[in-house]
Amino acid sequence: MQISFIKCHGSGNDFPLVDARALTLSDEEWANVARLLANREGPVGGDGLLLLTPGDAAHDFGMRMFNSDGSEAETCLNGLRCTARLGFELTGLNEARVKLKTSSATARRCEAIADGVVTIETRAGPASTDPADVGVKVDAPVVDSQIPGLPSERRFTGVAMPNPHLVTFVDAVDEAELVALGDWCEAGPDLIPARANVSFVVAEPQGLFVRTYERGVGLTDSCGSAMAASAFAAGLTGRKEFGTAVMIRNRGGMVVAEAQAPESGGLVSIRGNATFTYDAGIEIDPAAGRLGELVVHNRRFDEAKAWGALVASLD
Ligand SMILES: N[C@@H](CCC[C@H](N)C(=O)O)C(=O)O
Repeated sequence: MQISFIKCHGSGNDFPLVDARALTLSDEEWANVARLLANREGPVGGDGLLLLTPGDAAHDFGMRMFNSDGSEAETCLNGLRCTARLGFELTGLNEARVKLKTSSATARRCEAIADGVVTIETRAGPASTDPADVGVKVDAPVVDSQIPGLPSERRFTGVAMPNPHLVTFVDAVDEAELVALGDWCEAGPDLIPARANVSFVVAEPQGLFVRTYERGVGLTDSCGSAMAASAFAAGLTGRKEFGTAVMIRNRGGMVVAEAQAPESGGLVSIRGNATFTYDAGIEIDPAAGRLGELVVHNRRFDEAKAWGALVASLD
């Protein structure tokens, strides 16, 4: 079959994005499409696959997200900005209620974070520390505490956005340590059978720096739900104030996040880019695991340039 897609990124977290509202592939076929298109050795590459899906009585449209290993995630907040942008362009809406795998979120167009950078604000949650939601086999919420059985002596906060996150605050990010712990979680140990996204976070005077090992992906330049979970964890542990905008930097760029306290609803909003880099088509045989030649119809140089200027200004 021929698949048309937009290559996009939210804060450097990159994906092929498909308007799947009229496509009827099985879950297994979509998982194969994700593995093929997101393969970094292939012609497209990405951290996963995003699908714009139909809405229902309560939602304007929906989003599904498959990691590059083919597993489907509950949400993807960098991806949500890109998917919402496509939804807005195709429906004429400027704000929407979006159906996710197990929850809902809202999205709206908003003022640009920098010249020429298409910017979307999403609001998701409520963030939860309930171990049953986070998927960690412990008796009580993990908030700034060690997790018995985890091969790390660091203090973690477990947050579901609703996808599972383990967040720890560090003085400096040790990538080798992050990867070793992320790999351990990827094995689906008894402690965390559904695995987890793991983030090492540096609290800086002007905001947070977040480095994430994503479930189903590995080390990524940026993870939106990890930034949301980190903003929430920073509020819970008194490192940042709830209800205040916090700039979050990552390897791919930045977003602005604002987390509500649990007693105020526990929602987390993120304002950031939804950048489209090119529009393309490719012949794909999901069952045979075969990709044809990539045909790029349109490169969005202006958007790439605007984003590049923002990233350069962060140095
Ligand atoms: N990059 C995403 C999160 C993608 C899903 C995650 N790897 C999971 O399996 O939970 C984001 O921006 O939130």
